[in-house]
Amino acid sequence: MPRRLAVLATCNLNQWAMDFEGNLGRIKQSIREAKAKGATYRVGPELEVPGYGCEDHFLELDTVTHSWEVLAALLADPEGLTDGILVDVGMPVIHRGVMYNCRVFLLNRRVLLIRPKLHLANDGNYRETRYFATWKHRGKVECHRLPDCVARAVAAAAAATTASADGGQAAAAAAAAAAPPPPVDVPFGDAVLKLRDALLAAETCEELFTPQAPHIDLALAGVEIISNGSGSHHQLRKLNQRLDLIRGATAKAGGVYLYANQRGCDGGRLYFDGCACVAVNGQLVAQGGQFGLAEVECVAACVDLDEVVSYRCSISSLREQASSTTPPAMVDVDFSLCRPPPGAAQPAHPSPPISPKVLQPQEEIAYGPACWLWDYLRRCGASGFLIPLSGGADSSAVCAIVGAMCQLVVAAVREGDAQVSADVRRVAGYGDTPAPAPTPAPAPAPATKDGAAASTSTSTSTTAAAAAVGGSAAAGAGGAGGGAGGGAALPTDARELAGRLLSCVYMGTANSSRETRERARALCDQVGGYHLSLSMDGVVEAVVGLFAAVVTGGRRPAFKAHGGTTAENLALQNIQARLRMVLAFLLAQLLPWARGVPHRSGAGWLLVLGSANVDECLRGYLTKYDCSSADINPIGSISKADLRSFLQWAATHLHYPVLAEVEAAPPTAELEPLIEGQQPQLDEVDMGMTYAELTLYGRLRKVARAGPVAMYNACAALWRGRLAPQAIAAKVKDFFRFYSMNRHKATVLTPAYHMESYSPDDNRFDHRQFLYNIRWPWQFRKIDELAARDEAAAAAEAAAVADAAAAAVADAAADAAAEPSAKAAEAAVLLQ
Ligand SMILES: Nc1ncnc2c1ncn2[C@@H]1O[C@H](COP(=O)(O)OP(=O)(O)OC[C@H]2O[C@@H]([n+]3cccc(C(=O)O)c3)[C@H](O)[C@@H]2O)[C@@H](O)[C@H]1O
Ligand SMILES: Nc1ncnc2c1ncn2[C@@H]1O[C@H](COP(=O)(O)OP(=O)(O)OP(=O)(O)O)[C@@H](O)[C@H]1O
Ligand SMILES: NC(=O)CC[C@H](N)C(=O)O
Repeated sequence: MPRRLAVLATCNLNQWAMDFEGNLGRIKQSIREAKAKGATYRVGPELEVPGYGCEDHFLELDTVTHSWEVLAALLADPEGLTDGILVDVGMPVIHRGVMYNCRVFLLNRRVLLIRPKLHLANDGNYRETRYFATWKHRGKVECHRLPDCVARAVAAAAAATTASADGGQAAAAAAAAAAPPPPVDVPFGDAVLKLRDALLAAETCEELFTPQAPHIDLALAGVEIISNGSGSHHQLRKLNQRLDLIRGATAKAGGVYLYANQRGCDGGRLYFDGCACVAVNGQLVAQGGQFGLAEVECVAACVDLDEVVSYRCSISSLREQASSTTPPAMVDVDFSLCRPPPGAAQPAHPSPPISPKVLQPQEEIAYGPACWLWDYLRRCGASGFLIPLSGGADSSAVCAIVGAMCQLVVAAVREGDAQVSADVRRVAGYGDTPAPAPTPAPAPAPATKDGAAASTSTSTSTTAAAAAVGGSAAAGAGGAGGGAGGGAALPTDARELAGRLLSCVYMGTANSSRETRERARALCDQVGGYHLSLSMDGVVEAVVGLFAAVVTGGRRPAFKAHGGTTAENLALQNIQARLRMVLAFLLAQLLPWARGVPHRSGAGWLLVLGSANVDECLRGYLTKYDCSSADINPIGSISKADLRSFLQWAATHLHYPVLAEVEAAPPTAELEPLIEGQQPQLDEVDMGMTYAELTLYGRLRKVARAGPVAMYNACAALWRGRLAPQAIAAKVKDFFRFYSMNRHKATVLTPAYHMESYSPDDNRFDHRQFLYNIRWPWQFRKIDELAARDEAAAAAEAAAVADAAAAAVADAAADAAAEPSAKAAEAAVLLQ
C-alpha cells in the first residue's frame, strides 16, 4: 500500500487591520505560493481577512460584511485559487445572532465548514470576549446560511462547472450571477473534516495554550492533522513557550501540527511575530521566520500521515485513552490530501526534522522593533524618522534599531522583494526624484563650555557609504552627505538609505557634556543618518526670562546647585526637557522641506521617535510631555538591562562600534549644572533605586501580581541576609510611592512596541487607576509590621547563632585545657 504522503502549507502574513483589499491580495499570494509548493492544504492566520487587530471595529457589522465579500472574491477568483487545495481562512462570522471568531474551510469554490473558536484570548493585550463569544455547543454541527454575496459566488462557480461540459461556461456563470442565488447552508460547529485519506481539524491560537486544549481530544479521536491559525504577538523570550507547546502537543498525542500567524504591525502596538511552522510527532519539520519584511511567507512540509498512526499505535496508554474517546462531529469531504496536485511533483520523502531556531533576546530587540518601524513608516505616509539623540543608552538604542531597519530593507531589496522595493522607492524617493540635501558642514560658531557649536549651528555626519550608490544629486554644503544617490533606482547601502530616512538631533544646553554630544554625532555617522547638533540655551533662556519678567518681576528661579529650592530646580529641568520636545516636532515637520526632500504631498514629514524605557516609565522618571512624548516609541517596553546588552551586541553585530562606549557610560539626564566639574545627576542615584531593582519590582507588580505587602514578602525572601528588613521595607515603599505619584504619566506614554510582560502601558495593557493615595497607609502599615516582625526574628536568629558560637568557644576552651596544642589554637581562632 502506498504511504500517505501529503504536502501541507502554512504561512506568515503581514495583514493590516481593516485593509480588506491588501489582506485579500496577501491571502491570494499565499495560496498561489502554497500551490506552487505542491500543497493540498493551506492554513492562514487568525482573523486574517479583516486583520487580527481590528479590535472595536469587530463591533461594526461592516467588518463582517466586508469579510464575506472578501471570501466571495476568493471563491470567485478567476484563477480558481481554491481549486484542488483545501483553503482554511480566519474571519468573524455571525451565527444565530452571535459573533464568533471562525475558521472557514474552502475547497473547489465551495464552503465546507465554519469552525468557531472554543476558547478566547482575553489576557494582557487580548480582549476577544469584548467582541466574540465562545462556541458552547461542543460536538454539535448546525446549519449556517451563507450571505448572498457568497451564495452567488458558489452558485456561479457551480453553474460554470456544469456548463463547462457543454462549452457555455461564461454565459452560464453570467446567468447565475444575475439570478437571485439559491440559498446555501453550510455546517457550523467544531467538526472534523473527514477527507478521503485523512482526518483534519482546527484549533485557534489561544486554544493551544489552554489546559484542556482541543488538540488532545482531537488526537485521541484519530485526527491526524491539526492546524492553528493564530494572531500571536511578539514578547521577549516568548517564542520558546509557543514552540514548546506545539512540540509538546504532538510529542504527547502524536500528529501533524500546522501553525500560522500574522507577522508585522497590523496597526497597533503589537508586533505579530510569525514563526509559521510544521511539527510532526514532537519534532519541527519546517519553520518560517520570526521577523522579516516579506509580506507573505509560505512554509510547506511533506508529511507522512502513516507515521502519525504508527507513532500513536506504539504508545499503550494513548491507545487506551483513544479507544474510549467519543467520536467528534465529522463533515465528509470527497477530497484527498495525499495525491500530487496537478502540475506539482509529489516529493518522494517526508521533510526531515530540523532544530528550532530561537533568536537571542538582543536579536529580538534589534529586529522586532525594526520590522515594526518599517511597517509603520511605509503605511503612515511619513518620509522618515527624527530621533532626539542624546548620546545616552536609550535614544542610541533607538538609533541603532533604525539602522537595523535600513539593513533589513537593503537586504530585502537585494533579495528581490518586489513589495519592499516598491515601498522604499515611494517612501525614500528613489529613482525618479533627486536626493535630499546631506548633513550640512559645521558653521563656525562660538564654543560653549562643552566645546560644541553654540546657537543653532550643525555638526557634520558625513556618510562615506553614500558615495557607493553613485550620487548624482548630492546637494548642499556637506558634499558627500546622506542624501547622495538620488538617481539610483533602489538602495544598495544601508547607510545611504539611513541618510534619507533618518535625522537625528542633539539638543544641547549648558548642562550637556562634550562626551554625550560627541557620542551622538559618532553614532549617527556610523548609522548613516542626517545629523544636527544644536545648542538651545537661548530658547530656554527666553522662556525662563519671559516667566521672570511676567510673574516675578525679574527674579529668576535657580538650580539647587545655585541655591534654588527643589521646585525651582525641577522647573528648570523640565523646561529644558519640554522645549526639546517642541523643537523635535518643529524639526520633524520642516527638516524634509529644508533639505529639499520631494514627497507626494509637498515636502514630506518625519515621525518623531521616543526613547523612554520600561523601567523609567514604571518609576515615572521622566518629564511629562518632554522628548519622551513622541509619535511612537520602539523601546517603550524594554528594560534598561536588556537595552544595555542589546547595545553591546549591536556594537559588533550591527557594526556601530560607538555603542560600546554608550553602554559603558553611566546613564545621566544632564539637566542640572555640573558641580565641581562632576555630573550631579546620575539616573540611579537620582531615582533612589537601581534599574535592576526596577526590573524586579516591575515583574513582581505586573507578572507576579504583587501588591505592596506581597512585594515586601517577595523581596524579603530574596534579599534575606543581605539587607535588613527595615531597609527592604523602605525600598518597597519608595518604589510604590514613586510609582503611584507618577502613574498619571503612564496615561500619556507614547505608543510603544509592546515587548515586555511588565510594561506599564496604561492605555492597552496595564489597566490601573492613576490617582492614588501615595501614602498607601493601610498597606505600608502592614509592611512596617512585617518588617518589625522580620527584624525581631532576625535578631533572635542572630542571638541563637551567637549563643551557639559562644558554646562552641566554651567547648573548645575546655578541650584545649584538657588537650593543649591543636585544640588550643582552634579556640584561640574562635575567640578572636
Ligand atoms: N496625580 C496626578 N494626576 C495628574 N497629574 C499630576 C498628578 N500629580 C502631578 N501631576 C502633574 O504632573 C506634573 C509633574 O510631572 P513632571 O512635570 O513630569 O515633573 P516631575 O515628575 O516632578 O519631574 C520630572 C522628573 O524626571 C526627571 N528626569 C530624569 C531624566 C530625564 C528627564 C527628561 O525629561 O529628560 C527627566 C527629572 O529629573 C525629574 O525628577 C505636574 O506638573 C503636575 O501638574
Ligand atoms: N541633549 C539631548 N539632545 C537630544 N535629545 C535629548 C537630549 N537629552 C535628552 N534627549 C531626549 O529626551 C529623552 C529623554 O531624556 P532622558 O535624559 O530621560 O534620557 P533617557 O531616557 O535616559 O535616554 P538616553 O539614554 O537616550 O539619554 C531622550 O531619550 C532623548 O530622546
Ligand atoms: N490570539 C490568541 O488567541 C493569542 C493568545 C495566545 N496566548 C498568544 O499569545 O499567542
